[in-house]
Amino acid sequence: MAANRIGIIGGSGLYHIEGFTNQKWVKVKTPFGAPSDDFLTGELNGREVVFLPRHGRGHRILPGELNYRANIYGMKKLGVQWIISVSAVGSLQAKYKPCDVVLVDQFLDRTKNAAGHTFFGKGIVAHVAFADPIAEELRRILLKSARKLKARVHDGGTYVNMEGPAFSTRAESITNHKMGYDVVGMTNLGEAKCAREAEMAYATMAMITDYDCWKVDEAHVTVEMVIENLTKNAAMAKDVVKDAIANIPTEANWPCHSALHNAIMTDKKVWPAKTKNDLKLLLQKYL
Ligand SMILES: CSC[C@H]1O[C@H](OP(=O)(O)O)[C@H](O)[C@@H]1O
Ligand SMILES: Nc1ncnc2[nH]cnc12
Repeated sequence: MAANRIGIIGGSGLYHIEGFTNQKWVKVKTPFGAPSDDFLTGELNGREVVFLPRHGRGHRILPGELNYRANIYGMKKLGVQWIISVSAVGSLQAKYKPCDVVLVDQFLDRTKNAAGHTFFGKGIVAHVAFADPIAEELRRILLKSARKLKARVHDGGTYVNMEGPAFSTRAESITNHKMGYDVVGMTNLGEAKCAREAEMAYATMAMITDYDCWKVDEAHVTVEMVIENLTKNAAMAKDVVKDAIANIPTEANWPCHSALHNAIMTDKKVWPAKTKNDLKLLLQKYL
């Protein structure tokens, strides 16, 4: 099986990427249940890539129902070492306009159920460093491509990860705006946490689709608005991803690729056999 592949996770409005050669939809079984969909493997711009529609083809899965562990485990099983997430987000500041891209570098957790945001538990404890949740090396590669392709791109920002599925109340949105946060979405934090534990580089292309509801002179967010703006901007997002792919190294040797080094607390002697087996793919370097 191919190693050192690049993963692309497409969010709302981005359910496929054109131009893959040698396309094949692959079903992956995981110890953590079913991923959102089959994975589309192929080649793009000279690299082996794997695409997953985050909410499944036909958009069938709520943010709170997403099985981040299975999605990330599936990518890992297919040899992915770098993940680019393309996600629809609301703007929390006037400087981010619909169809802008924010290459975020921080997350703020406003979820209520983070149980699925880790592979660990059931007898094996680990605490990965997450001070810098985005792989800066990957973020810089995306920034360079976005600038080259003349996207309206912003360098850095904080993504507030709310639970959903309802959009924010105006009080929540105004609070997020006044706190100085940058964008709001419902999906990327759990994915980024699982990717870090699985020692994969992860970066988010946050695609602005609306002004949420803090801005009094703009209409509040609707699904129609999100899809309309994401659709307008999808070709640009795909072009940036394609360009960036060629600049990702072929060797996986960034700090996030050894995130579990010094993170596992539990004495190997007491690792339960079933948990060890379920985590074998992640722990193989440390056995
Ligand atoms: C369809 S609007 C809300 C929906 O869009 C975003 O999804 P994704 O991050 O997968 O692009 C947001 O997080 C919500 O899940
Ligand atoms: N305003 C918003 N809030 C949460 N998720 C979103 N995805 C796109 N726009 C959003």
